[in-house]
Amino acid sequence: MATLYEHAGGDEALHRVEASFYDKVLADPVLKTLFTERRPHHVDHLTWFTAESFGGPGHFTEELGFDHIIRVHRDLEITDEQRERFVTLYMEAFEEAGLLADERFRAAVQSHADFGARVAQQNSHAKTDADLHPIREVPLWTWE
Ligand code: HEM
Repeated sequence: MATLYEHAGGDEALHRVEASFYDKVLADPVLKTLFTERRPHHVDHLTWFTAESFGGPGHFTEELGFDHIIRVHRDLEITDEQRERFVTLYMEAFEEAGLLADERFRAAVQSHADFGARVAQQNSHAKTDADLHPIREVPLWTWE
């Protein structure tokens, strides 16, 4: 069976989805206090993360290391409303790219985003390292 990465259409398709997702995030009133400016590497790094988690190449771990994703979310103090909006926009971007027709793929993307957003939220409130979510490597996601 194809990996989620292959099913999505590889780097090119994921990069397109993440670029449209980031446009939505930057324009969103609930998220604008967190995403205050367009960061040049956001889309590439988010694409690397998603590709790796979906069974594609390991660029995120190789080039940045998992600590990067912990660091970028620390102290953001993400609210439930912001976490939920992030997931809604993430699903919208995949939907608009025509990638959610397959129910099992939809379920996998949804659980990937729900899980990742909860980890980011927990880490965003961590006062000490002991408060961080215990995950320390890019999780390999697969078909539900
Ligand atoms: C599946 C869940 C998530 C993933 C995979 C993810 C991934 C990333 C990555 C890779 C970066 C760094 C980009 C860079 O190096 O330039 C980043 C930054 C950031 N993330 Fe997340 N994130 C997730 C969830 C969230 C959530 C739920 C929020 C808030 C609602 C959030 C807010 C931010 C902010 C504010 C930044 C820094 C600003 C920016 O790069 O534009 N993230 N995230």
